[in-house]
Amino acid sequence: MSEVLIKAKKAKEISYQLISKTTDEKNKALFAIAHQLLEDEKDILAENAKDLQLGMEKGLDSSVLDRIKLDSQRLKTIHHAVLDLIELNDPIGEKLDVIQKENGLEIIKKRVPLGVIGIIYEARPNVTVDAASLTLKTGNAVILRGSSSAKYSNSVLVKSIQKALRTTTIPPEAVQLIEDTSRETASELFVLKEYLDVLIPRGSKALIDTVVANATVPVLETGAGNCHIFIDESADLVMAKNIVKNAKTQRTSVCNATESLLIHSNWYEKYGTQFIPYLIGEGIQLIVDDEISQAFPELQVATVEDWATEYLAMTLSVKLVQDLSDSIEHINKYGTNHSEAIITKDENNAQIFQTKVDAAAVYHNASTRFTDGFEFGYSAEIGISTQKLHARGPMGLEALSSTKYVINGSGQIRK
Ligand SMILES: NC(=O)C1=CN([C@@H]2O[C@H](COP(=O)(O)OP(=O)(O)OC[C@H]3O[C@@H](n4cnc5c(N)ncnc54)[C@H](OP(=O)(O)O)[C@@H]3O)[C@@H](O)[C@H]2O)C=CC1
Ligand SMILES: N[C@@H](CCC(=O)OP(=O)(O)O)C(=O)O
Repeated sequence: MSEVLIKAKKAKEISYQLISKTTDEKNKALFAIAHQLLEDEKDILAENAKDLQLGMEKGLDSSVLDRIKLDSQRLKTIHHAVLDLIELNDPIGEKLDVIQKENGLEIIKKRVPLGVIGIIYEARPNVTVDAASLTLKTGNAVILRGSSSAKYSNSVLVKSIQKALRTTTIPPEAVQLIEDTSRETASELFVLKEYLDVLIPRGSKALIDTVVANATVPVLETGAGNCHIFIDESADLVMAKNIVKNAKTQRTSVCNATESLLIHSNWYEKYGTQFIPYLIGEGIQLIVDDEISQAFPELQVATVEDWATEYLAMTLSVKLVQDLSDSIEHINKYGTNHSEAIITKDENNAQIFQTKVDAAAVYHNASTRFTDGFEFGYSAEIGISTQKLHARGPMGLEALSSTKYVINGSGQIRK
């Protein structure tokens, strides 16, 4: 039997035990995990250094290495994220509806765990702990299949988590890692319908497309982020500078970073000659449309492909649009339904933009970088859903639950 099958079977078995764990038991487990991670800091950082070394040897990009990197401070942030989860309400068992029928039947709609969750995710060790702690708090068992580029970090983190769980009433196999990081193990998860209740692919468009095309397990899609900012005619110059700088440069490798800028042509006429040099001065490589290129011939000219590209780097495509509806049309054509923003003083335009743009998060006068579980108050996220069913946007505790009807009678029969 393969590693994936053995672990998936075990997870299914454990998931039936987790259903009835109390909030107190789950919170004690989270507390134990948070402290064990700090106790194991030396081992964790040593294993993380191996991933970084291998990453450097493989020539991984500096933004990818930065994603993989752990240090004392980052480990403390992870520790605090786990502790924060303790403070959040446990959604499991929550009564969402109570219907009292005339015949005396009481119909209760309750939140329940999903069961076994599989997650295939990028080279980011904090996701290992986020996914483990969110699924644990919601009474789910989890099968983690992280990136080969973070295998040593993920392995030591899961060992630490399981060590902590051994001191609690939660079985350590509630959190299991697939140690074999070959593509075959990911593909094996796609079709384990018998044991997995949900599969969450977290990564590039190529990964999501492969999973959607091949999975028989129900999929909760996350997705790439070709995020836009539209600077409307009435936008404040200082605000536009601050938001675009933050959304593009604060962390370039993340899915909620802005990749494409649309500027109202009237605003550009007024501010273009100072705004474009400002962005260049911030170290951003601009790829611009024909009109901007006439004024700034030193800049690279955009092709249609650029409008659809998620650079994940200090690169930004820039295009002039005639009006609000032009911007909405462009975003709905080239965007990835992740995070989109408008900068405007016109409330009516903001409302039209927020209604018509088809994305998980649509901002007015704020940076796209806020699409994040912690920023939304969920403590962490298991991914950012760009689909519409079950969950959309940063997926926190509620997104990891389903519902069930519990019906109490006293001998009623249907007439
Ligand atoms: N919406 C969201 O919540 C998030 C979206 N993203 C998006 O992810 C992308 C960046 O992450 P990146 O690491 O490049 O993502 P990848 O899709 O390359 O990798 C993600 C994971 O999937 C595995 N994988 C990739 N392709 C396949 C395949 N064909 N079959 C099986 N497994 C596969 C990888 O394994 P291995 O690495 O070992 O090859 C890794 O574990 C960006 O587009 C970003 O926007 C990232 C995080 C969150
Ligand atoms: N939660 C993140 C965004 C999602 C994410 O994990 O993105 P990525 O760095 O592409 O793996 C953040 O803004 O901090």
